[in-house]
Amino acid sequence: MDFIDLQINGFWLFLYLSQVKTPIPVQAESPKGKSECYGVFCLTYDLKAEEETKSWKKLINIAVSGAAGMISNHLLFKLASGEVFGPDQPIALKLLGSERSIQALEGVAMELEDSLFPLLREVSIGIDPYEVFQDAEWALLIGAKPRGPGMERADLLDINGQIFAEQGKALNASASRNVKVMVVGNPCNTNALICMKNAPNIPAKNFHALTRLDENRAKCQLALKAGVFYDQVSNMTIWGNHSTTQVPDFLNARINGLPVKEVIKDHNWLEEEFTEKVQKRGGVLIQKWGRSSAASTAVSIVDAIKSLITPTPEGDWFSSGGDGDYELVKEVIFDDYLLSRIRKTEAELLAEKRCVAHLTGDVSVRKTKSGIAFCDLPEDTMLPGEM
Ligand SMILES: NC(=O)C1=CN([C@@H]2O[C@H](COP(=O)(O)OP(=O)(O)OC[C@H]3O[C@@H](n4cnc5c(N)ncnc54)[C@H](O)[C@@H]3O)[C@@H](O)[C@H]2O)C=CC1
Ligand SMILES: O=C([O-])CC(=O)C(=O)O
Repeated sequence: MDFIDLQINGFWLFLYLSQVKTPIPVQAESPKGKSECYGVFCLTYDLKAEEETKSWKKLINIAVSGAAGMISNHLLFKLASGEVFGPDQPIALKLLGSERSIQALEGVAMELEDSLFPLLREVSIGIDPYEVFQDAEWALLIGAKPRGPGMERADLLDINGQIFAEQGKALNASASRNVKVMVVGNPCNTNALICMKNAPNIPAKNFHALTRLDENRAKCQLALKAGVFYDQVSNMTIWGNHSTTQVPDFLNARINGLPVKEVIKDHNWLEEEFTEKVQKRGGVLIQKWGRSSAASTAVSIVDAIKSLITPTPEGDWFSSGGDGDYELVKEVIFDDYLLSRIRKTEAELLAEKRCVAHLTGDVSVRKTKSGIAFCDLPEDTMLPGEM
């Protein structure tokens, strides 16, 4: 896929769609044959039958969990429009919900039907990850339980950890061997670790935790302070946990190609205000909106996917929480401030890892009588949404 194409995607897509005729269904399969397909998506089409679709790529399967949630409500329509994978990439959406959200999931499928997206060829819905993840080439794992009142963070780690342990096993059993997994549900880093450990047959480098929203938030704050448009900010890294200990790296980031510290002379602002603003952005937004970031999270998932499927602009990089070997950037610099902050967030991640040892198969960690790992989380461990 050509990067330039994606840059002008919105415009090109509009022109392209205006030329596509409604394809002719060649075979209407009974819903029985495809037990989970939804409504109009139970019809199958011959993509090669239409002149306009002859140049299309092979259909790809995209599984999305938490598909009836707020983030998905933005993301699914971006995926189906062609904005993410391109205007010549037909897609099948495999939507995973929880038992409680199955009605809502049908509502989502109905809205997808009514949107008449030419590239959206199949939609199936279900609550069994083993079925929904069948042959998935992408798995966007968004569904998770929010932390309820009075719930300890250790409890959240365990409850959501179990979801991601099961989904890891399901991916291992059913998904494409090269499925790319993006974990969004919080605590996303540790959930990604659990998912990866439960899917030993899928390459570890294919698992990512979404830190792109933090990267975008950091770029925005630097642009605001420097008085430049945010496309002038590059080489932004988020080190560590997607939590209030995360480290937005202003030492290596650049503004107009120059080190941030040469452009923003107020270094105290960088170390204190900027860092805290990014760490707590999610929480401030929840206070204003009464719910957590959904649209901007969906946008950041799109950005993260595009970064994985298109060449990175020369000299730039992006950050993703994962065991990636995509080509790790080598020319990163560290100073005492950055190292001390990274050590703090690293300690938090290691503590979370110990807490979920019963879900990752780590036998070296002390367990309680009930078999749950002994949990010694640092006091200040908080999601960005928690203040
Ligand atoms: N990594 C990041 O940057 C961010 C992560 N998040 C996290 O994303 C997650 C989802 O957020 P929203 O869409 O706003 O939440 P939401 O509550 O609107 O939607 C979550 C959906 O997941 C479903 N669900 C729960 N357990 C499930 C399971 N086992 N399998 C499939 N579906 C399941 C629920 O029924 C619900 O429909 C939360 O954990 C949130 O903390 C939110 C913002 C940013
Ligand atoms: O805590 C949450 O659910 C929201 C979140 O991750 C964020 O806004 O970064």
